[in-house]
Amino acid sequence: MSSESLLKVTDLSMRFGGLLAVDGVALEINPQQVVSIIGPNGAGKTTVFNCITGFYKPTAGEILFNGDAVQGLPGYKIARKGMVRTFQHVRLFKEMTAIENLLIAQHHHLNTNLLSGLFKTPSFRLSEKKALEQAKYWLKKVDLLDYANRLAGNLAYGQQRRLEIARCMVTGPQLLMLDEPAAGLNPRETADLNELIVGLRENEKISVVLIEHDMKLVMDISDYIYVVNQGRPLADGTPEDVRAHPDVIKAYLGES
Ligand SMILES: Nc1ncnc2c1ncn2[C@@H]1O[C@H](COP(=O)(O)OP(=O)(O)OP(=O)(O)O)[C@@H](O)[C@H]1O
Repeated sequence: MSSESLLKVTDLSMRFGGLLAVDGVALEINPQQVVSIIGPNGAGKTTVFNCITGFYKPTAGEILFNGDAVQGLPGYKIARKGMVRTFQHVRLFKEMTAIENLLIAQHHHLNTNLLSGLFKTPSFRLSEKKALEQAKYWLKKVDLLDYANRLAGNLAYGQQRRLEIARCMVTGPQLLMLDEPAAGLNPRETADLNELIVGLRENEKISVVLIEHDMKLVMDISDYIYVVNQGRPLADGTPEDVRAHPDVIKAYLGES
């Protein structure tokens, strides 16, 4: 086993009653890599995400994050270890402002001590100040600084999606997992997303795993791609390898 991998998933399976939704999936993500998981609708991609990020307890398999086994741990514990995610559907606090969403994410993540908050100790004030700086930094990165005080629910859809990424990033993750980040975005917004993800790898030096149906985006930004079909691994490789793989072409053209 490579000791350098950030995330290593082996023989992952997830059964729902009689349905084996994920069957023997393996993934390896290295530091500072953008990796995509692709496959037809219902292939099991989101289920793989849910297992890795602690939303489902996998039926079988090993998930090592920085060498620690995390399979079966609850999501909040996995998030505190530095693996955070977005969902297919926007999940923001819509009645809170953009900046409040980013501040509360840091409180949840740091599990700020209630007493130090009540007494506003110097260390509490310092962490509040840092949280605010961090929130502003990420609002700027996702081009939402001018919307800091706008209710999240009143932002345009593309802005809400960017705010979700910022909400993940304020917690300082090593691995960001994005479930269909380009869904519903227009071409301009998708181009911005492309730039944002590449910037996360180059400037923040984190790894990003995405489930995505937009093949142009996938082929543009991925260092490596895993293809799943009917819950099983179908192929993996560089964008060039995957694009030319006969089984991938078959699966996407719907041939049996
Ligand atoms: N909680 C659940 N209970 C029962 N079956 C489920 C559950 N979640 C997913 N499934 C089933 O598992 C299979 C894989 O679904 P999943 O959502 O992981 O696929 P996907 O590749 O993410 O699809 P899409 O690209 O359409 O989002 C599907 O047949 C789905 O109906």
